[in-house]
Amino acid sequence: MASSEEDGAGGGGGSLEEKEKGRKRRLGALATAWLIGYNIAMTAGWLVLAIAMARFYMQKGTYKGLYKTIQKTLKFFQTFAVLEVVHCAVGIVHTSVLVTGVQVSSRIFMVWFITHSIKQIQNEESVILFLVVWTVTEITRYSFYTFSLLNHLPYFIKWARYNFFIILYPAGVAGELLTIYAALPYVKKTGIFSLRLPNKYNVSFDYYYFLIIVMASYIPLFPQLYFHMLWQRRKVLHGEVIVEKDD
Ligand SMILES: CCCCCCCCCCCCC/C=C/C(=O)SCCNC(=O)CCNC(=O)[C@H](O)C(C)(C)COP(=O)(O)OP(=O)(O)OC[C@H]1O[C@@H](n2cnc3c(N)ncnc32)[C@H](O)[C@@H]1OP(=O)(O)O
Repeated sequence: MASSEEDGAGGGGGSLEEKEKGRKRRLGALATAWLIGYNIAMTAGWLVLAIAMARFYMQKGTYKGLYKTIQKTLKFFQTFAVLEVVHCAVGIVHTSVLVTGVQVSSRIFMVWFITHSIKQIQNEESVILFLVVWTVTEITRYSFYTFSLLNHLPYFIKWARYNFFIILYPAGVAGELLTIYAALPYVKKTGIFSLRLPNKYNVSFDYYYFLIIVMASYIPLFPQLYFHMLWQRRKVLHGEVIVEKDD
């Protein structure tokens, strides 16, 4: 998270070192303000999504048609999460670009290249599964960041952030994998996003096999994300490995 570099010497001295410290402090305050705004917006977005899903289900008594109703909000807020990779890359959030990149890109891929593009699968139970899981996860995660930045973090949010994922992560992955699996026959039938030979570029691409590779890539990648979160959990909830923190 962005720090405010509060250890600077006071006074209005004009040495280069002091000016640099002042610059860093201003940047820290600006980054913190941006992150608070970003996290509040994301918490609100996912809360809107949760309310829309609950209302739909209570009014219609079915999940069929739910995706169509909430898709715009989902696409907007999940795509906006690309900024998380930018936050890591520019260093205002001290976390791995790679871990965040894998997490965000797999979500964007699910939203745009699977659920949005292959309409026939939008009413699958697995879509509802990952939608519910993502929504609970993100409300907890973004409210955790917001309250942390405001230095008023209720313990139950901290607890939820570092415990819910134990069940939600595998459940979300199951929802995603089952959704891709359900898409396979349609991808094969329609040839969507595939490039067949002959063509003027002399290149062929088969989206069907690409999806199989994506599904297989969960096997090495998911355990790494899961263990990363278990590691974070030990650090935050049990105070372990704090000495390894950078700075
Ligand atoms: C082209 C196709 C590609 C396809 C690729 C396919 C392969 C995919 C395989 C894997 C698939 C995964 C699918 C995912 C499914 C789901 O999401 S299911 C739902 C359940 N999900 C979760 O529970 C997600 C949990 N995972 C995470 O939260 C991520 O790993 C994370 C988003 C990358 C977060 O990790 P990390 O940032 O390291 O953890 P934190 O402890 O929360 O934060 C560390 C520090 O960073 C600060 N920070 C981070 N973000 C912010 C922010 N927005 N604002 C402010 N601060 C932030 C945080 O406060 C910590 O700071 P310190 O306290 O100073 O340490």
